[in-house]
Amino acid sequence: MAMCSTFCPRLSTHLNSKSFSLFPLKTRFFVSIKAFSAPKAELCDVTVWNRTKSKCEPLISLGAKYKSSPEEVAASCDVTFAMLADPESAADVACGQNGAAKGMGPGKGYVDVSTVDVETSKLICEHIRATGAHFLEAPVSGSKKPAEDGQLIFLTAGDSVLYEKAAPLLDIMGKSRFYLGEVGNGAAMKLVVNMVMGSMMASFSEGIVLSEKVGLDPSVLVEVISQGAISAPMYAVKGPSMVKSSYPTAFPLKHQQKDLRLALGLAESVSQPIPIAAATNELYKVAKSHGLSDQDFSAVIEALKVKLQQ
Ligand SMILES: NC(=O)C1=CN([C@@H]2O[C@H](COP(=O)(O)OP(=O)(O)OC[C@H]3O[C@@H](n4cnc5c(N)ncnc54)[C@H](OP(=O)(O)O)[C@@H]3O)[C@@H](O)[C@H]2O)C=CC1
Ligand SMILES: O=CCCC(=O)O
Repeated sequence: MAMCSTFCPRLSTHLNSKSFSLFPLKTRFFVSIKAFSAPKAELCDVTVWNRTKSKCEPLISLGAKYKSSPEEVAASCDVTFAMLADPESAADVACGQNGAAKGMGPGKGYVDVSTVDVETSKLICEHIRATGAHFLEAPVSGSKKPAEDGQLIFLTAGDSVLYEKAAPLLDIMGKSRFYLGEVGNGAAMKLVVNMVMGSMMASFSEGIVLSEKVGLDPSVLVEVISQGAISAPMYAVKGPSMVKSSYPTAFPLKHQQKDLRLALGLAESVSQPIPIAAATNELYKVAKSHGLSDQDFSAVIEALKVKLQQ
């Protein structure tokens, strides 16, 4: 989804007091009811667009405006946030026909929070800057719940002017923000983080499956891990449902595999071996081939349960 927002200057104090909240994740933007029911919330001016318009309806019913193309939203907004599935869609929405770049110009800013590779981010940056506008890449760590709670971690890089301008908005959606310098550094940081995350999840999955195979209670394994040095919020949150073979989608498996693929490309670009990530990527590919793309990435455990052909 691409999300575009215009904020009139007098809104800034209300933004700072967090009377406005907006979360661009999971194919929809969550503009909290608190935001629109809060005093002076009418000062907010938010415009949205999504390829599948029906997903904008909840926001439109809360008062957001709708435009029928990325170009139109960018033309009518000061700052445009975009969150798209992958490099192809991020580039298309920014640079394609009726793309956001067509509506950009001096004084405007484009903040892309999609997880993409360095090259794609640089390409989008080039198109946006060519219009005289500013560009910031700002991929996020944190999934559906942190997004809803305004607890995302922004990994930004690009035009510092836009970083400063967007900071009050990032602070509403997130709990922290890093400014990493040149465009590409945010994308690279995000891919490294998600490479580690994907491998951790794969290893955790192996542990659950193996414990069960040798007659242990995997729920006890989850509890043991939660108390030790390798405890992680991700294991504590996902473990209990994984044991029950339930994978409610927060972060789609297809995107985890996409991020591993992009991390492998990043490593290739500097001749860095990442054998664990490479093996992990294969496991996610197997999971995808079993129709698990749209389930949560913790469903990768199912790839370990697949019986080999005799
Ligand atoms: N979910 C998560 O927990 C997190 C996701 N991310 C990253 O954020 C991005 C979005 O993730 P998420 O919301 O989960 O992904 P989804 O797959 O749920 O949503 C993808 C969005 O991209 C749009 N889209 C896909 N292809 C195109 C296209 N060709 N043209 C226009 N729009 C397109 C979809 O539109 P439509 O509705 O029409 O299909 C949808 O709005 C990804 O890069 C992901 O890696 C980062 C951190 C956490
Ligand atoms: O890219 C998705 C990240 C999910 C998370 O950080 O929990």
